[in-house]
Amino acid sequence: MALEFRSVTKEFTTGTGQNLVAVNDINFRVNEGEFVSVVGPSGCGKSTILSMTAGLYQPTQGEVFVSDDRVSGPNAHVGFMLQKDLLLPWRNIVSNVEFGLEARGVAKSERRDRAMAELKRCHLAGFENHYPYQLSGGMRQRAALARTLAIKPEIVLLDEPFSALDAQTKLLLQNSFAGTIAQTGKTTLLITHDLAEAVLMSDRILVLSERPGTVVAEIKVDLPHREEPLRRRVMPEVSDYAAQIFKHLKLEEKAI
Ligand SMILES: Nc1ncnc2c1ncn2[C@@H]1O[C@H](COP(=O)(O)OP(=O)(O)OP(=O)(O)O)[C@@H](O)[C@H]1O
Repeated sequence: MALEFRSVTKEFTTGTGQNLVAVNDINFRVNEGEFVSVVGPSGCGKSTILSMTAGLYQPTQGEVFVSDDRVSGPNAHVGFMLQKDLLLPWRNIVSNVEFGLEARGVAKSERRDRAMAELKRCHLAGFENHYPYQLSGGMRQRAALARTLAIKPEIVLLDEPFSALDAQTKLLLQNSFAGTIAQTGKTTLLITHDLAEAVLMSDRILVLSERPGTVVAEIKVDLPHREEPLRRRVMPEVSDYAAQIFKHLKLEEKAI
């Protein structure tokens, strides 16, 4: 077992001093090497779930376990990647990838070797001396993935990494990320608003309710080629899975 949420509730105190329950009684497990997506309405607590996995927030009730250890603060098990790449503009790509390793005190020569290996895996060999502004949006996200993988996390957390990209770049990048993640065998949790993306990339999908978010459905995606979403994309079952999620989100009821 790589990740487990046991009866997790998270309450925030808002600016006006009121309590806001972001997620309520969340229970799920993610197995080692599994790719799980989390979908749900805006504000239902998806990012809060990632933040609690990374140890940035503590649950108000319940417990989070990563690799059988209870999460009590930021830890080295988890690598986090956001919608915005957050590459440092004054550093070239290879030293951006090395950044997390510097913070962990990895020796200089090993840092460089690990960064170069991850850049190669993310199809960025030859771009190590470029600066972020010289790369396309998709390439920057691949560099950010390389940086996340360089710290050798046991779990990779992806918070809408494709949502700011145009449709074609998105498809290509989903394919590239899926291939890289399959190659590394990393356990992955992806947050997305894109139902098709969840079906194309995942082994399993957790559907959350409106806030306070709780798991209303777990859908196992029984399709081959998780490592190559472009191949899954043409399978007729994809739209059936998307329709199933759509139903759990009760989107028809909200349509006006
Ligand atoms: N640090 C915080 N303090 C107070 N409230 C917060 C804090 N972080 C999140 N919230 C609130 O908790 C709820 C869940 O937020 P969260 O960002 O996890 O949702 P989300 O599902 O990721 O949203 P979206 O899909 O819009 O990105 C929201 O109502 C948000 O305003």
